[in-house]
Amino acid sequence: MNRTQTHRQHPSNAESAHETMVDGHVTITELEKVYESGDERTTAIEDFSVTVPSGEFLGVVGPSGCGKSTLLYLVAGFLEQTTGTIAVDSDPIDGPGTDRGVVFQDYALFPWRTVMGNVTYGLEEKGVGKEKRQATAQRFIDMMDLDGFEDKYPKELSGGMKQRVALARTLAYDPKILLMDEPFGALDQPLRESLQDHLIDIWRELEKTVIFITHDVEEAVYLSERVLIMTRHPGTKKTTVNIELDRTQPREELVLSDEYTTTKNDVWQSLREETTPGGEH
Ligand SMILES: Nc1ncnc2c1ncn2[C@@H]1O[C@H](COP(=O)(O)OP(=O)(O)OP(=O)(O)O)[C@@H](O)[C@H]1O
Repeated sequence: MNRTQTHRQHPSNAESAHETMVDGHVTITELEKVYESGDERTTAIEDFSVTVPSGEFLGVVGPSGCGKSTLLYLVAGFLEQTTGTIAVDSDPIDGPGTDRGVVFQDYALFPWRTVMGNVTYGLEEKGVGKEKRQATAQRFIDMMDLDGFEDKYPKELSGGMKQRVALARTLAYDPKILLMDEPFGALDQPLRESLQDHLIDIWRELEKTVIFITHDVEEAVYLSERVLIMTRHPGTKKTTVNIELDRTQPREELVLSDEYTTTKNDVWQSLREETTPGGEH
């Protein structure tokens, strides 16, 4: 990994780049999800619409229980919506697919498989031959600084390493869209920052569309080109904030810049209105 490449082009350039890309465009229209169990009905998401252009890094924040994970699982195809549509490149989704890759907070690795075995898993499912599988997996193992650990089992790895294996496993089968549910939530701050920078490098290099759920406003502002703020339960889109930071600066300078502080405060303020009793809704 080249730590000097952790800063992206300016968002205005990035946006025009998105317009020229075709793959990985997500359109969510009037989405509603009602959980039903016996006589109980819980509306988790209502009247939710957003378009995520190809290659965009969209952060999603919202109060606890507002439906962030539900939203991600709907886009992943793990859950079925009650009404509304979710389309990838204009095709409505119909269950999970290899065009979308999900990374969870708890890694979700197969404990009985080695690092190599975990990373080749999706390629096996796709029917890729052994030689190609190994070569592709090795590329992502190297990209994640995991070379030398190919034969280790998950229980032999640290939390940060497990999360890097999970990312390598997802990237190896080349989804257009990365769906990330608090992927760094269980890690300590230095590791979290290191993986954030790593993720930015990968996003730049592989040009994926990313939908990244987090509780952490600073993480959302640091990583994203745009942050979507959800209302309190039942969740809908409250607003989106474009993040326009000078990404050529190193992290230490960027996080002290006026633009970063102001943007972070704007997102905080909007979120606080959703978490404060009697706040605007
Ligand atoms: N399987 C389920 N059955 C019934 N209700 C559910 C189910 N899963 C989630 N909910 C409800 O849907 C709402 C949204 O939950 P969800 O987990 O998506 O929120 P979240 O924003 O991800 O929460 P958190 O930030 O605390 O993780 C909550 O009211 C929750 O209780």
